[in-house]
Amino acid sequence: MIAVDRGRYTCVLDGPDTRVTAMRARELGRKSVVVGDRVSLVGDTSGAPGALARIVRIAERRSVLRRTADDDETTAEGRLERVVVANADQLVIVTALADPPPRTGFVDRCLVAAYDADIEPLLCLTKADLAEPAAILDYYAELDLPYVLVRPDSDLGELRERLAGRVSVLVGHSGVGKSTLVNRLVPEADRAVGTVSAIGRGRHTSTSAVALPLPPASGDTDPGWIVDTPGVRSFGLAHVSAESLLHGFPDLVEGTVDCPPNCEHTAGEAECALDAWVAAGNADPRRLQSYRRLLASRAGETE
Ligand SMILES: Nc1nc2c(ncn2[C@@H]2O[C@H](COP(=O)(O)OP(=O)(O)OP(=O)(O)O)[C@@H](O)[C@H]2O)c(=O)[nH]1
Ligand SMILES: [Zn+2]
Repeated sequence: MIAVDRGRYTCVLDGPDTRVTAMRARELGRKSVVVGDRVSLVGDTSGAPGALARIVRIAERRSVLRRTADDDETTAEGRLERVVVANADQLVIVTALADPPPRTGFVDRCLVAAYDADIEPLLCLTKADLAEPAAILDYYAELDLPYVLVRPDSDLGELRERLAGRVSVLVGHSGVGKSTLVNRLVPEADRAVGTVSAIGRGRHTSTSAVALPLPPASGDTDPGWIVDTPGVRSFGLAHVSAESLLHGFPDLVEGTVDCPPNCEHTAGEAECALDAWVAAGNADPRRLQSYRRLLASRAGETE
């Protein structure tokens, strides 16, 4: 399933590129169908105009990228855990090097979400014509975080290579150049660039994810798919346990071996070993700060 709009699901058949519109069959019960799901269809699967098939089964998911929708923390609804994309292989974190400047807090959140979903992260640094990547690369120096640089005139060969044969989810803040990048990768996608106003956003624009097939590459390598996520402006992590949160910070893991049992690693833990570990120069203090900020935001405190 590659897109959903008001209860109508667009599915692509295996083999020939046929697009079929479908609705949920009653037997699915309350199970939700999300972009990336592999589904079984019955009924009219011809793809002809007006034809409507039914989704009767969702295959077991290989990976599940989740977020807690924390756009409204005051209601139970707002803290609902939602599946963003099923069966993704890679999370492409799109960050501009300038205009707007990189927000490592956002990247750190994305990394936690990626490790939690067990999918690989890729840092995609846009606007490399405006600033150097040294500072942000230094911040992630301890992580084996793959990255690509993108500028308006750069050839996207390296990025396409990293996207080939897999399903990659693109996330990024407004203005980082994600739509520009999607349009360059998939010219026929025609995603709106820099036109969405702050007010119009959310209410009138589609906020659900959509999967786009990358254009055929030379040879018969599978070029892969990208999933654009216009509605994902943050990754609420309330559903991630404190232990899993640490997986987003592999550079800090070793520092916790000397912690007392059940240490929560928060700033309030007098005996947390992370402070000494960082003070001894084993990790970047900003990484510990970021980790603790995420711990605190999970606990419901504001960032
Ligand atoms: N200098 C420079 N500008 C860029 C680059 N990529 C995108 N831009 C500009 O940055 C602005 C924002 O680009 P968008 O593609 O709309 O950014 P977005 O991340 O999709 O943001 P929303 O549309 O708000 O979701 C536009 O004016 C682009 O022309 C780049 O590599 N270098
Ligand atoms: Zn600790």
